[in-house]
Amino acid sequence: MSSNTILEVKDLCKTYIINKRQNNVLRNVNFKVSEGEMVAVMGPSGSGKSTLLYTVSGMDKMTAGDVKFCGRELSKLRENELSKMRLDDMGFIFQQMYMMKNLSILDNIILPAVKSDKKKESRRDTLKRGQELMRKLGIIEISDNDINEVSGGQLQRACICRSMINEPRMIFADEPTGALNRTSSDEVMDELEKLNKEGTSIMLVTHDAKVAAKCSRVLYIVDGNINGEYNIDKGLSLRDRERGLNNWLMEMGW
Ligand SMILES: Nc1ncnc2c1ncn2[C@@H]1O[C@H](COP(=O)(O)OP(=O)(O)OP(=O)(O)O)[C@@H](O)[C@H]1O
Repeated sequence: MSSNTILEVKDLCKTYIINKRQNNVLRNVNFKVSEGEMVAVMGPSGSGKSTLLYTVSGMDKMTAGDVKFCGRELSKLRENELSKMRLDDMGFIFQQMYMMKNLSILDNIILPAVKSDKKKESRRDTLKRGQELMRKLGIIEISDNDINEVSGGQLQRACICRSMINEPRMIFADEPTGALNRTSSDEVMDELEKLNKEGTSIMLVTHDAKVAAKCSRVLYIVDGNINGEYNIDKGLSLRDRERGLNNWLMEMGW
């Protein structure tokens, strides 16, 4: 494994069995993500994008294959080691936002830090870091709100703050802009791009070519296999990146 590979996936398979019927959702998936990359996963509905994200991030068990994150093979980790890795080194932005209803937005954001012993700090310092992140994402005014007292875009930005609180090496995001209008979507992507520029690796699932055009590479998955990948030339204008990506997606049968 080269020194700058953060995620290495080899022959990954995931099979669900429902009513004794096998559904081979991921079939021998192979790819690598280098440290500092921002990779989009695209493909038709039901092709296995979310399953891929869940499996490589250790949220869901693989059926076969190897997944190495930061040089450690997930299948060899004990449950508590895997939980610690997820808490300390990975950030998650998932569609079902898993925010706690009885906590304020700020308390939700700092929850992963409260659970982790990565940073030895006082609750006051944790709160301060949470507030700094909220300020950075432009949502400090909703610190004390309940999760049902904010807009979709604000909630999504709160999720980004929460995914960042333990300063993870990589963020996994499932349709981070899926429920947002174009303006909020652009704002959320701006924030993810900023985090990526600061060094956080990102892997996100999206149906939106405008979102994917802001990444460095796109993996295209069909029927549980990666059918192709497209490197995005960051030297081009966003418009030209989108145009190039759309042409490629059409070739892939998008
Ligand atoms: N927990 C589960 N149990 C059983 N089958 C599942 C489970 N999760 C996903 N599947 C099946 O796996 C297949 C791939 O689903 P997945 O959600 O990964 O696709 P997707 O590409 O993310 O789709 P979409 O773009 O519609 O979100 C589908 O056939 C789905 O029914």
